Amino acid sequence: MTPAISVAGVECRYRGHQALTDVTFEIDTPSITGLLGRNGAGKTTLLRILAGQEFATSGRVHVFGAGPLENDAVLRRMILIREDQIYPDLRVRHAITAASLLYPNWDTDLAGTLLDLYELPPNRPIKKLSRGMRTALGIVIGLAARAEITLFDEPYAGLDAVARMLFYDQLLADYTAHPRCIVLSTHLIDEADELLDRVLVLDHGKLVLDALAEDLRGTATIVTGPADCVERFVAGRATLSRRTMGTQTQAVMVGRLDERDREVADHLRLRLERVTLQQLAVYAAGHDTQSGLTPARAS
Ligand SMILES: Nc1ncnc2c1ncn2[C@@H]1O[C@H](COP(=O)(O)OP(=O)(O)OP(=O)(O)O)[C@@H](O)[C@H]1O
Repeated sequence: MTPAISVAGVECRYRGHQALTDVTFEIDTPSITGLLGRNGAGKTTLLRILAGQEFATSGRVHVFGAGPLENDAVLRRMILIREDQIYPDLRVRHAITAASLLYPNWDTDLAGTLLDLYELPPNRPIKKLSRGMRTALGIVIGLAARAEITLFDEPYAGLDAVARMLFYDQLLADYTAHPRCIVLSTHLIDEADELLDRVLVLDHGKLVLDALAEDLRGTATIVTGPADCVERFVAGRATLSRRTMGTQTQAVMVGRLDERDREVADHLRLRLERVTLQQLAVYAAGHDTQSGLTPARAS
């Protein structure tokens, strides 16, 4: 089957600055993929290239088996919602009508429900919306378009915690009813953790982690306790970091724990805590070569 997104050896250079280097991955529908990475890692650049809004300097980008650049047949099947989305001088309802004409899977009922949920006044000019309301309008359009490939580039600007939770709930509910290929670039990894099937981490333009979220959860553990006991426990295993505070040491250890490990930890009076996806992404960005953390590519 042709993958929804196929990226091979993609590079993007801006006047001497290398924004993406040899990025290769594929995404099959349906899935919710988290695109993670620090500021300037290349997330927006990659999403813009996928959406046909930016040229790759080299490499191959296929969306539904074809190049997205100026390809209407492909572009109608995908939507990119950006944090800094710019709208023409329109009222809310005009933007909704324009989007409904553009996207073949548009769900008018969902758009209406979301407009009510986010309390967006249909007659208000978009330029008079608050920052959070403008963001919410992007979310309404991004979800109601129900595009086969839906790309959200940090769609959170100005959204309060309640509105963000609403977004996660609506995204998951609509995805469950209408599975499709969703890519969500985010810094708020822990908030989105439960949503994600797949994780891509960019660091300085390189893809340093490409894995199924399920495989990552539980693959690293924070071990805390007396320094000598921690050292005994982690001996011979890969560790990502170690910190000592007084008599206590905290080590981040890679690898799954079995029942026997837990008994030993208990015996040594060590505290074991799961490393969150957010922490793993940070470690992956800083330790891509030496940690042994970078798992095989998800397929
Ligand atoms: N049009 C451009 N001209 C020159 N450099 C650019 C351009 N667009 C992006 N860059 C550079 O490419 C790099 C990647 O930028 P990009 O916006 O893709 O990062 P990002 O991961 O989305 O960052 P953030 O999380 O801060 O939004 C940055 O160093 C940025 O300054």
